[in-house]
This record gives sequence, structure tokens and C-alpha cells, in this order.
Amino acid sequence: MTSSLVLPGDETDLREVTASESALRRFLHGLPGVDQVGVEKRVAQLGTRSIKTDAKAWALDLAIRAVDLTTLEGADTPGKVRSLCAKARRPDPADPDCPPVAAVCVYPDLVAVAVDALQGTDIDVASVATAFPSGRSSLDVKLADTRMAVEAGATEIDMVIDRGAFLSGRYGQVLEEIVAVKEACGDAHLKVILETGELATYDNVRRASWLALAGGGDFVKTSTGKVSPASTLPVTLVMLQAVRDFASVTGEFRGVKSAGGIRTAKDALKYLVLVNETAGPEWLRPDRFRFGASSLLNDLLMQRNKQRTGHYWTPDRVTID
Ligand SMILES: O=C[C@H](O)COP(=O)(O)O
Repeated sequence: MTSSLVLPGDETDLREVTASESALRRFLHGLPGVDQVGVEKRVAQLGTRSIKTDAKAWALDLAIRAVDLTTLEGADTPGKVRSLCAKARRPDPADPDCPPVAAVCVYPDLVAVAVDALQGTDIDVASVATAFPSGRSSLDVKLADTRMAVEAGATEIDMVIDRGAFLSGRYGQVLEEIVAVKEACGDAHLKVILETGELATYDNVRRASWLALAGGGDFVKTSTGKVSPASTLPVTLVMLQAVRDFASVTGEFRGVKSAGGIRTAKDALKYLVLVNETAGPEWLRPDRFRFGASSLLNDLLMQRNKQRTGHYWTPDRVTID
């Protein structure tokens, strides 16, 4: 078993931690337990925070810049992906100051279409891979899926962990898959989807986050959007604590992507408050925090417009996300 990561200092050396299944289990089960009541209370408290007008305008723009504009439907077509890319480039065609989103996220077979449509921009093309959303396939198939997306031009890969293996305690297998997919990514960034709605406990979310980080994930991502519950504020808090603690031990900054079920600007702002208060303001940037969302952008744009003009858009200004 190998890890791409060596922790500085000698208290926790992930080379040793990941050297054997038993050491890995000891490490993951030795992580402090999550105080469920405390986490939920903290989220409820932060949810009541109001944001001042200036900060709100800034936060709405940040939220737009942090969106991975997503379409992951069996019925997706090149035409739909092109429309989405046009929206990603210029979310509000009437306002040249409106920032573009961070990335467009699609299935592997539509990566080339997105790459072509986003030429000349800094917008990333993210592809789900590794037998998304279930992750139920052989490692060879998962690696082939990843390579296909990267060869087509994906700059970000959103993999899923094998939840069956994780819940059975086969942590070494999960880690090895993450390490292998990271290698197959080459220069593309790797987001590791935990599918928190299937992990049952916050302790498992914390353990899976550390596994993903130890395996070289650039981001830990909550959900596929195909399982309910998808992203929640409490699981995001636990994941933010993991990247914060990982950074304090290793000096390496990794990101969190909250994905699935986030549809309103009001909720997006609650997430940004949570990021600020849990990981810190250093994480309030699109390379350290993302929203994976298929239908959040329109509400962000409507609230942005309301903020600037004092009135909402008329329905004809709203296009598909
Ligand atoms: O990764 C992103 C999710 O699939 C999007 O989920 P959503 O359709 O609930 O926004």
C-alpha cells in the first residue's frame, strides 16, 4: 500500500499510517469522534447570521465563481452541454461584470464538447468518473474511465469512493483506488466524492475525508447528487474541519466541494459563512471551496441583480442552468 503523502514531523507519518491495513484502521478509528449535537448546534447558530449588504454582494460573486455548473443526466446532449457552457462563460449576458463559474461538470463522453465550448476561458472542465455514481466496477474500468476523460481534456476528475468497501472496513482498498485514480489524473485535479448520504455517521464522514486526503484528493466532495440526503451543512462542517486539520499538520491546502441539493442563494451564503467560520477565510476561494449544482446559478444571479438594482429579474431573463 502506498500514499502520495508524507506528513512533516514525526507524530503522524502517513507513510506509516498507510503502510498496512491495521495501521490505517488504527489511525482512522483513532481520529476524535464527531460531537453530533455540537455540530448540529453550531450549524444552526451560524445559519442565523446575517450578512451586511457589501459583504453580501461580494459573497454572491464568490458563490458564482465557485459553482461547478453541472449536468449529469442520462438525457444530456451535446446541445445541452453547449448551452450550459455559454451560461458558464457569461452567466448574465446583460452584465459584463458578472463573473464566470469555476467549472462545467459533465459525464466523460461529453468532456470534448465542453472543452471545445470553453476554449479561450479559464473555466475548468470537470468530469465524473470511476463508474459514477455507484463506483461499482473493477479498478481497471475506473482507471479507463478516468483516462478517457483526461485524454478528452478534462482538467478536473470527480471520482466516487467504493462505499461498500469503506463500510465493510476495507479502508486499504479505498485508499489504493484513490491513489491509483490520482495517478491516472496526471495534471488534472482530483475531487473525491464520499457520498455522505450513504456513510451513516459523521465519524465515517471524518474518516472518509482523511482517507481521501491521504490518497491525494485535491478536494473532498460530499455527494453525487443521486443519493438523498445529498450535501448538508453538518457534513460539510465535518469535511471542512478535516481539510483545516490536514493543512495544519501538512501545510497543504485542499478543498471541499458541497454538491447536490443546493438550489438557493440563501443556502449558498450559509455554506460560505460555514467555510469562513470553520476552515477560515483562506478557504473562501474557488480553488478551495466549490458548489456542485445543477440549478443554483439562476437564484444566485437573481439575488445579485436584486442587490444591484433593487428589483428582481423578469422571468424572461432566466435561462436554463
Ligand atoms: O455534483 C453535482 C451534483 O450532481 C448536482 O446536484 P444537483 O442536481 O442536486 O444540484
